[in-house]
Amino acid sequence: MNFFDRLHDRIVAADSVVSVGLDPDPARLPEVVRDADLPRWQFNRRIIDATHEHAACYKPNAAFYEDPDGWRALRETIAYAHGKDVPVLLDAKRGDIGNTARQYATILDEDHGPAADAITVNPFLGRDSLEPFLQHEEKGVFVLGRTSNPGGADLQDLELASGEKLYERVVHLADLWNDNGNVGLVVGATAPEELEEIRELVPDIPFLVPGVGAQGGDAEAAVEYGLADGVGLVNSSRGIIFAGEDSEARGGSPEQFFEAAGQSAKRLETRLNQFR
Ligand SMILES: O=c1ccn([C@@H]2O[C@H](COP(=O)(O)O)[C@@H](O)[C@H]2O)c(=O)[nH]1
Repeated sequence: MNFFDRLHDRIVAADSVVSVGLDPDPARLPEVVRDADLPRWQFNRRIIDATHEHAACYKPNAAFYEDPDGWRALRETIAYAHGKDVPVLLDAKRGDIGNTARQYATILDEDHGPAADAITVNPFLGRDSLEPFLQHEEKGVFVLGRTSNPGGADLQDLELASGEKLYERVVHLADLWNDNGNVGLVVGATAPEELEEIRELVPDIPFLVPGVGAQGGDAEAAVEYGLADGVGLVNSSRGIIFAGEDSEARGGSPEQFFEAAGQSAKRLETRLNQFR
């Protein structure tokens, strides 16, 4: 089954377009998991327990797992999320020359354990660098379009000789690369005007919209323009998973830490659903 069909089913089942970002910064993990075997996995397990009813998807960022224990934690996390019927989008922003890209894309294969259902990729090296990902027909491939960071404009807003902006060209190419119907776009909620414009350019491609929550992006625009036929994802990472930090600082219990994550996910779900 195609990733976007599966995502559609999950969005309907959970009545949510919330992507919960699993970015377990070791410096911010609560005391209760710090001395555990695989702290990041123990943290994610509790976050998933607290948030899965509100999650259309989990989005671990590979940056938080790129060491031997991290990869184990990631595999455990993917399996656990799947056990709750929630798909997993690995935010890895991959993109390299052909033979290297083919190796990177093996992360989507199930040969060595549970694998993510979708991945983010960087289009800077062009089509051949993304081909090995696109060929995984059943997996979602989210191409960076217009990112949410302040420096996103440095290159992405550059005007080409054709008069197009670079991000517009990327969006056009992503549409061309969508032979298997498995391409999505990453468009930040901090760039609401670009979100609206990109939606006009590609009415049928679902977006992953990061940047609400800690980055202060526009939640209404994220929903209004992020969804294609009701399918798309609005991500918050730190705003959900570390929502319990204040309670921990005030001496709250571990249960309260994770309850706060559940409440934060629910609040975001409710807010986004107002605009769906
Ligand atoms: O344009 C982009 C692309 C990816 N991200 C990633 O999303 C999360 C956002 O985390 P918050 O804590 O909700 O700010 C993180 O993994 C980023 O690397 C993005 O923010 N913007």
